[in-house]
Amino acid sequence: MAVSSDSMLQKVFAKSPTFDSNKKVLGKSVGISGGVISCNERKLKSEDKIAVKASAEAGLKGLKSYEVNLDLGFDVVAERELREKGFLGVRKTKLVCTIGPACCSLEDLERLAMGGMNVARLNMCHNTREWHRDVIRKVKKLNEEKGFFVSVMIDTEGSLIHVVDHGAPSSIKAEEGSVWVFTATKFEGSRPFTVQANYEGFSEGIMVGDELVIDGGMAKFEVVERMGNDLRCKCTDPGLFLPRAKLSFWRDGKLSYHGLPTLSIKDWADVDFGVSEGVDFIALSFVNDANSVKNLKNYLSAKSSKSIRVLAKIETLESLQKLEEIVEASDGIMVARGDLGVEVPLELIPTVQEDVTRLCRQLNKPVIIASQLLESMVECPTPTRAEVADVSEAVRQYADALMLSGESAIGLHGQKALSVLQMVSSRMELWSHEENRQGALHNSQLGDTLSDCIAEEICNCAVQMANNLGVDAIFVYTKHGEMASLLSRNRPYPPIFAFTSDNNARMALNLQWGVIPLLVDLSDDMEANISKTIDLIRTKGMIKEGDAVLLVSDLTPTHATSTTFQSIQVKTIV
Ligand SMILES: Nc1ncnc2c1ncn2[C@@H]1O[C@H](COP(=O)(O)OP(=O)(O)OP(=O)(O)O)[C@@H](O)[C@H]1O
Ligand SMILES: CC(=O)C(=O)O
Repeated sequence: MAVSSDSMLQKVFAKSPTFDSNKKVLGKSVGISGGVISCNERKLKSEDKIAVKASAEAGLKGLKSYEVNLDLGFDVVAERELREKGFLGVRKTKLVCTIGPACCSLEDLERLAMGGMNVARLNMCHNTREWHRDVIRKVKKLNEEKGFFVSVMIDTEGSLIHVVDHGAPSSIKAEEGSVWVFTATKFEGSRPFTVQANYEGFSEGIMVGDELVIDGGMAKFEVVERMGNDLRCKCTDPGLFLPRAKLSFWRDGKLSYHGLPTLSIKDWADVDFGVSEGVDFIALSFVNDANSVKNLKNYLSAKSSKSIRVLAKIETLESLQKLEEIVEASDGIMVARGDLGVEVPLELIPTVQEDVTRLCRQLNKPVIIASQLLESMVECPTPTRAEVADVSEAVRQYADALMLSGESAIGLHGQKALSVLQMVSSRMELWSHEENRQGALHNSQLGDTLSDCIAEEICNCAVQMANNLGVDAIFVYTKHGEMASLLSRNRPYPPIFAFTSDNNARMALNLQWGVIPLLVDLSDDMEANISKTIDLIRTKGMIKEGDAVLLVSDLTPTHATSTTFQSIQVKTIV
């Protein structure tokens, strides 16, 4: 498959069969023109009102005009995409890039931002805090000076047993039958057939006959002798030792646990570093229960005035056993397929991914699918067909975000890999729309209180209404992002413009499917908010006469009761 530009993408779209006449919007067929999905007729009539308070107003004529600051938090990339592809063609799936030596210059980061990177991920396993600080500051500089809107995530190293030295500067082959010593004793330089592990207690409880697995199966050894805390092991399945390869021990088909804490002393120091640098997300590695997530969240709320979102990484068997409580406690989830594959048989990974993704949508938490999406592109300029199928599957499952790892961090073709993710996700989203798959999504009731349930039902109805009416966009006015998130949970056809005065909410919404977050100074006066934001979008040339917009809000004016503004409105622009 060739990696193609946006214009190529348009050609691919243009070749797509137009929608069949079963797919109607307001009784009119929907078609594709020039890569953009469009409605043949979009005038809403007052009789199209739906049960909830819906007002298909004559337009915005007569409303006061407000001074609009055009620089108010409109991401230049979302803006460009909207102009090129129109409302319904805009990509909904968010993209995360791991930043490493191959893409850490200001120019590289700018190219990734231009290419659609929504979140920059920094893996604290690698490199120094100074290096990470420099990258974070460059991302923020680009946001401020060039109008990008890229959130920053740090990913903790987590407590795990890994190789510190294996006798070679890079990878080394373990031959069948070769005997190696595994030790935690620190020594200078390298010793042949000796592997130095990072954790002193790595051999605790390990017995002769146990199996030692490298990186989830890259190579396997049998423990043949204990020598104090060191282990002598014979290679039973030859393979490669990569730098920092992970070690796991198995007995009778079960993994041996070492009871390591989720956050090590170094991780806590990295968390403090993240707080001081004002990161938006912390991805927590090797989460095994909800308590580790809650502890970190409590720590962050005491330590930081900014609300930093905690994403739990699902990468252990234990985390799968306690999945629901972990998802509930977290602000989002990463399906870390790399390490998950160390503990879970590989053939289970696809179904585990789908289950986790579905549960996250049910519980209204964003989910990132990570690792090896386009692994071959670390070296090759084009992906394999299987990789494209894997990416498509994650988009078909409605994951909120896709993540590049080595492809961007150390790969030769990071930007091309990002454009493949862009292209494949846009194509798959279009297919889902053509197949009318959103209609098949069912969400269970989430809210505990009546007011939560009302907000949820309003969002469910609003999305159904937006899809049925074929409106061009959904506008949501939101304090902390909750209502935007509830709308996103329903995976609507039109994009969700989420207007908020809270910059933290805006940065967090960057990870949510289909949401274009915007920072706007909102007031108590809803009509003023509506007028101001429509003016903003119209001045940017993104909305025009005849376009229809559906509006919902979770803002509560001080003089109103909490339900006063729980309504759905539809406006046509005149
Ligand atoms: N900041 C960095 N500095 C140097 N190399 C990096 C950096 N970040 C990533 N890399 C390289 O890119 C590769 C992929 O990175 P990534 O963090 O996605 O995977 P990983 O090291 O396997 O860890 P994890 O399992 O937490 O994802 C790493 O193996 C490492 O070689
Ligand atoms: C991303 C990550 O940590 C993993 O896949 O293991």
